[in-house]
Amino acid sequence: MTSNPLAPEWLQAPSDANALHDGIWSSGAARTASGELAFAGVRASELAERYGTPLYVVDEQDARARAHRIRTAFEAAASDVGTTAKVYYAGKAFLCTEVARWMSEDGLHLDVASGGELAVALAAGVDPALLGFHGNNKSIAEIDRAVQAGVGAIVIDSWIEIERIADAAARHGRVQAVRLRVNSGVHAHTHDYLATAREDQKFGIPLADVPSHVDRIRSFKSLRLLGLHSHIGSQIFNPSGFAEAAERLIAVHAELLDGGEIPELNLGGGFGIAYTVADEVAPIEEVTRGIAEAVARAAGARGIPVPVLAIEPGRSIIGPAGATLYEVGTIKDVVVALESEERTAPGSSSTAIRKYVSVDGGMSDNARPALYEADYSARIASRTSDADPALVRVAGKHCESGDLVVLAEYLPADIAPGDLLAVPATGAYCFSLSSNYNYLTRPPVVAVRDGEARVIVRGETEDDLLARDPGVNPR
Ligand SMILES: Cc1ncc(COP(=O)(O)O)c(C=O)c1O
Ligand SMILES: N[C@@H](CCCC[NH3+])C(=O)O
Repeated sequence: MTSNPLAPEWLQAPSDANALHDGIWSSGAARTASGELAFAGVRASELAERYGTPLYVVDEQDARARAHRIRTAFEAAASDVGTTAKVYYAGKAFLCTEVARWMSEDGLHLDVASGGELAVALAAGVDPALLGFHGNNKSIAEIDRAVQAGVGAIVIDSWIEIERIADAAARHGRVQAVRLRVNSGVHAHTHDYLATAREDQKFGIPLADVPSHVDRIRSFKSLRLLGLHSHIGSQIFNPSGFAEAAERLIAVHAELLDGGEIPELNLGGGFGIAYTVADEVAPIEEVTRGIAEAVARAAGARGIPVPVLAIEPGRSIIGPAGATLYEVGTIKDVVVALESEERTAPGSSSTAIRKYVSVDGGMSDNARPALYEADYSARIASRTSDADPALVRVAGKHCESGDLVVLAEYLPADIAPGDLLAVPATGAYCFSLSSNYNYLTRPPVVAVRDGEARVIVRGETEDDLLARDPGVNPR
């Protein structure tokens, strides 16, 4: 079987288009004896029958194990450089009370980025002292709620916010611990929209302006500076950016120590995961060790103590634990004219076929391909097949030509309407970026564990959508 010239370079026609590649699927995903895909022992067909499709499936043990692994790895790395560590789970990746509890039970802190995420964390019973509160435009009401709840750290992202938080803390008779988000200027190797430390973007305070902001923070009795914060971006594979950010932040941190203590340094999240065979992920132990050692080196060079270290991973904990199940609806072979450089050999065909496989969800349950041209992979979940692999593009059902779920994948050529299709690594930034575009209802999220499935976020119904329309529901 030769590769289709429309396939991206990294995607070769596989010898077995049913195989589950290591590292892309959750640890509990496996084919049953009959060839069907099962998640933590729950068959795809059973999940689809009970809950419908599309369906988000989260492997609980996998998510818990990743949280545990990152926390223990970072703690060990910190201990080896003579300090301690805090790991915040970044709730923006995917949050509900159940997931908040999984993280808390393993001893992780939790990072929230809006009043809504804060409400979920508090409803889950997470100790407010373990919460970090982010956002470049927190409302005064959100700040007030966070301070009143006793949130452990608020991350300041602008000059204006300093006084707002100080006032809220004074009103509630508290001393609020704060971090200052710094734009380190480190250009992370990732999609432009996922890089958060380039100069021309909205997050953080430029390095040169950090001293004036810290002076201002220190001028308020109701604020306590916990430390500097940096988050260079998301889905990053090259760890050198974290080390560079650590070096730049420690340089400022060291200067600021003259004016008072700064106990911590938070280097954010952003660790990349594998969505396709092209993504090579370094073991998290290596990445966290690299971060701790970079901080220790920079601190050592300046003769200052290594601060308490914090990180905020989201995707690397929950992303690989999730998958989305869809049902295939329609299929279309589209003849595509090839550019001359796409032709494989002189005299070869000037066209190629791309099979469009449309499923019953799309950009409303996974906006990432439309937002970032993010690559995903897929497998037929309801069966295996011996048919030759064919290049497919998995499309959604929305009124947008950019509504794509998987840009390119080889699947058995006999893929047919009614097949269940599973897309792995959808645990992060899929549910949390979901929408009701075209008035599709948001799918439920089910957690699977030890052969059992249970709903951890209810799916929406059309009644939920209509309930918001005063023409239908005047109240
Ligand atoms: C401030 C901050 N911390 C943590 C994260 C989590 O990033 P990731 O899910 O890539 O680990 C993000 C998202 O990019 C973020 O903006
Ligand atoms: N939403 C982005 C990452 C999060 C950015 C948050 N700072 C993604 O899906 O990859």
